[in-house]
Amino acid sequence: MHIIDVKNLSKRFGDFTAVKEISFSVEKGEVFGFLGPNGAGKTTTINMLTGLAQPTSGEIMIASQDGIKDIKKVQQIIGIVPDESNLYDEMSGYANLVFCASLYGLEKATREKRALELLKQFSLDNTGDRPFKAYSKGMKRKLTIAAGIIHEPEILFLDEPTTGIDVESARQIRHLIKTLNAKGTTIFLTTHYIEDAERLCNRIGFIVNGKVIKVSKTNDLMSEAQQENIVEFFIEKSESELEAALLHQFPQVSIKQSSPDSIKISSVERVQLMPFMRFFEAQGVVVSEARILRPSLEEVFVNITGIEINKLKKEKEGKKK
Ligand SMILES: Nc1ncnc2c1ncn2[C@@H]1O[C@H](COP(=O)(O)OP(=O)(O)OP(=O)(O)O)[C@@H](O)[C@H]1O
Repeated sequence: MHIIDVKNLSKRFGDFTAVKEISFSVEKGEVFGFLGPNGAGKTTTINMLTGLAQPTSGEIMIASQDGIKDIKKVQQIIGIVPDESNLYDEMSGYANLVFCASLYGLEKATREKRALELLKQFSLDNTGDRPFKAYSKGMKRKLTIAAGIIHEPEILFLDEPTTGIDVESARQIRHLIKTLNAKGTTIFLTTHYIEDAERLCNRIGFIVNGKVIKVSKTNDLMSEAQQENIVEFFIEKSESELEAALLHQFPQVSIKQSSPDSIKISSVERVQLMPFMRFFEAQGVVVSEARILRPSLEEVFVNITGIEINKLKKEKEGKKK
């Protein structure tokens, strides 16, 4: 069942069209990732879906309600976590949460109970009385997520949830996203970290230059990336005679890469390890490790967008500083 349906959605800023007639849907209960390079239109799309920006044209349906005309009703069932926090610097973590809860009309006792629960869940219970401005980047991001779910939304929108924070906070946030999703919250997140998309998302939409160019299940993308089967054997010493003998015995494989102590082979068919182990044994070569290499979603991303992911990360991290 679709919980979000977007049809021909566009956003123009003056002469510039940031989002161009995009269409996609999000299934109830899934984690949907929106991936794309800088300036692709991810934030603009999230802003339109959450009522922070008015679409120029197109349709949005959220939980069977009109996401443009009835956005106020829709906002009661969605949570928003922007990439730059929208919380108050001078207020404490606890006071920020209680304040957000009041915006959603929660009763005083419920607000206070919920704020304390969330501080505990996000491991911020010892720092709840500190002003927000005294929080580290990771703590700020966690509190911003806590504020986004204070009213237990059906759908949570997260814009770059793990960008620019320390490794441990990013790990905790990924865990929180998984826990929330396991309890039934539909998650829509933007990221430029391919690892996050791979670990968290059931489906991924790719947006480039304001256009959604592909939407696929993460598993299907992974099998697409698996155009070849690669196995790496770590051996005592790789020599050209050994490689020639290997190619002679296994004409279906090619040598992808070799170094003094390893050989990486590639095959379009599935590779069985045992015949190779027997081959090396017969050659008197000890194999210390054999590793089947996983395909990388990064390769798919690069193929689809034509953009090197490392370049993206550098640009993004530079921008955040
Ligand atoms: N208020 C605005 N006025 C004019 N142009 C805008 C405005 N907001 C966004 N844009 C432009 O729209 C395009 C899409 O921006 P958007 O912030 O949605 O991209 P993004 O995919 O979220 O990028 P990033 O990963 O860098 O955050 C960019 O070219 C941006 O400069």
